[in-house]
Parts: sequence; C-alpha cells; structure tokens
Amino acid sequence: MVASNAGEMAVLSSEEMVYNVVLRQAALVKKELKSRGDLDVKPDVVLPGTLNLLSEAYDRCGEVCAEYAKTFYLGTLLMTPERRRAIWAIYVWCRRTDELVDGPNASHITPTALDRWEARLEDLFQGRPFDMMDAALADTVGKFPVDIQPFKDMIEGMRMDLRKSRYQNFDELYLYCYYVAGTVGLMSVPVMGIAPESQASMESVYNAALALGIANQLTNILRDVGEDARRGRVYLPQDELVLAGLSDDDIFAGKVTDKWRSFMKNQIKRARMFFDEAEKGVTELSAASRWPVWASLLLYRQILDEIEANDYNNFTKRAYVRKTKKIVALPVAYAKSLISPTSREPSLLEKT
Ligand SMILES: CC(C)=CCC/C(C)=C/CC/C(C)=C/CC/C(C)=C/COP(=O)(O)OP(=O)(O)O
Repeated sequence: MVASNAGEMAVLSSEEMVYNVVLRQAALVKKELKSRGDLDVKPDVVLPGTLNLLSEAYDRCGEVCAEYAKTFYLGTLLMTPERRRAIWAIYVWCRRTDELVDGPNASHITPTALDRWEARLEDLFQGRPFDMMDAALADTVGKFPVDIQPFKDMIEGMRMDLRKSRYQNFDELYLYCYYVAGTVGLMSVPVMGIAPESQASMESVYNAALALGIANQLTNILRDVGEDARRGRVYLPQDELVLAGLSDDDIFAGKVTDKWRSFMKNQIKRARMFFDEAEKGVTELSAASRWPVWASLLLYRQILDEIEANDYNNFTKRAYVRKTKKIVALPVAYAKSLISPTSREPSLLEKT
C-alpha cells in the first residue's frame, strides 16, 4: 500500500510492486555506471592469504552448480571467467535458499530459520560472510552492481510457500513467481552484463529478465500440476479455475476433460506471452551471455509444447523435452545470439 496524493491509501498490484524492484535494480546499475564510467569488473582487493580461499570458494560453487544443474553449468562456461563464477555464487545461494523449504530438512524449517538466513544475507552484503559459499557471494556483490532486494524477496517467496498452498488469482500467483524465479532474472543481469552498444533502457532489459523468470516458473507450475497436487498444493489461480467450471477436487481427481484442456490452453497462452516479453531483452545482453540465455529460453518454452503434445495430461505425465530436440535448439540459440543490438535491422538471421 502507498499513500496517494490525496492522502488515501492505494493498493498496488503485484506487478506494480515488482516493477519498483526493477526500477531500484536499474537505478543501482546506472549509478555504478556513472561513478565508474563502465561496468568492467572491479579488481580483486585481497588480503594476503585470502585469494586462494576465495578462488576455492568459487570453485566449490562451480562444482555444486555442475552437480545439480549440468546444462545450466555448461551454459555458464560460455561466459567470461569473472562472470561465470559470479553466476555460480548466485546459483548456490538460490539453491541453498530453496533447500531450506524443499530439501531434506524442510519439515523442520520455521519462519525463524528464514529470518536467520535473511540476517546472514544482510551480513554478507555488508562484507561479513558466514561461510565459504557466502564469501564467494559477498565478493560477487562487491564487484557487480547487484541489489539486495531480489535476494530478500526470494526468502519472502520461501515464507509464502510455508504459509500458503492456494492462490486466489493471477495477481497472487504472479507475486509468488516473482519471489521464487523473477528474482533470479534480476540477480543475473548485473552479472551477465548489457551489450555496450545497446540502446534499450536499463528498465526494459530488467523487465525482460523478470519476464523470463516468471515464464519459467509458470511453465514449471503447469508441468508439475499432478506432482504438486499430490503434496496438497495448487499453484493455479482459483478464480480462473472457477470460471472454467473446475475446482481443486478436479485437480486431485486428475482427469483430463474438455474443461481442463480449455483451462490449460489459456494458462499456456499466458506463459508464452511472458516468454515473448523476455525475448525482447535477450538481444540486449552482452554477447557472451546471449547464447546460454537463448538456449535456456528455447528449451524451457518447449516444455509448453510437450504439455500440448501430451494432450494436457499434466496429472500423470511429466512433460519433458527429448535430447534430440534439445540438441537442435543449441544451434538455433547460437544463431539468435549472433544478433547484436546494433545488427537488429539488417540481420538476415532474423528473416530465416
Ligand atoms: C532475458 C534477459 C534479459 C535476461 C535473462 C535473465 C535470466 C537468467 C532469467 C532466468 C531466471 C531463472 C533461471 C529463473 C528460475 C526459474 C525456474 C523455474 C527454475 C526451475 O528450477 P528447477 O525446479 O530446478 O527446474 P527443473 O525442475 O526444470 O530442473
């Protein structure tokens, strides 16, 4: 809620609230640009004896990333070494955050544990890391203009997941998707970098990054409807279910009916709109970051096609993209990544 001019309280939609974070992150990058004239990575400031520890911490983050997210890890290898290890450090922090509510100890997790995790986050942003992995992230946020808000918001997403298993409307679901996935987009762009020749506004690139996170999460939700229902969770807008003549019981029953197909068609359409929004920003990223981002966008979007190919049975069939299709997507992503912000108009690639 914010106070409007007339003094009364106006309720902000989730989208408006999230856009404020986009503005905050974009402003931080602009400030950094102004004070340094460029966005090259700051040099290492090291105390004697700590350089090895830090590079070991980053290596460990790389190992974790390689172990849990192989394809994503391969994508990071295309980036410059500085950027790559920073992305690993961010990935590891997100994974640890997620594990607090999804990992083996998840049943013992309390809101207090999340408060402690947040206090640790604030410490590391102030240069007081708690452990090695935190030290890697502390170094990253010291070198790249990464705002703390998306990190805090991801923790908020975990709190939301603890207390909520239904979403009344898309506004509520949008906020959840921002917390758990849109935040990742906002954290990544300051590290991936924007092409120096880009004419796009900082805000529009961050908006596209946010859209990719939302699109990925919506896709994830649509793929995992059955699996989530078995855990008593329904990450679908309740009001839209009602409008389609459906209820939670239909989801728990898991029968593909015409009502379900038609409901799913609309949900898929919306997820695709977020992917379309995201596409507008990928070309603006620095050259080395474009290929992995295109690849992940194309691969994740194909999951939606697979849900359709499964005749919308996301109750008992898990939609996945076959290896051959994945391999085909790589050169397509590569071709798209060759389009730079300045080569937009005359590009032959875009016409093919
Ligand atoms: C588009 C522009 C300008 C920049 C890109 C900015 C980025 C990197 C956005 C991507 C954000 C992202 C990767 C969000 C996470 C989304 C998500 C649903 C991840 C799924 O994680 P898992 O649950 O491990 O997935 P699987 O179950 O599919 O393995």
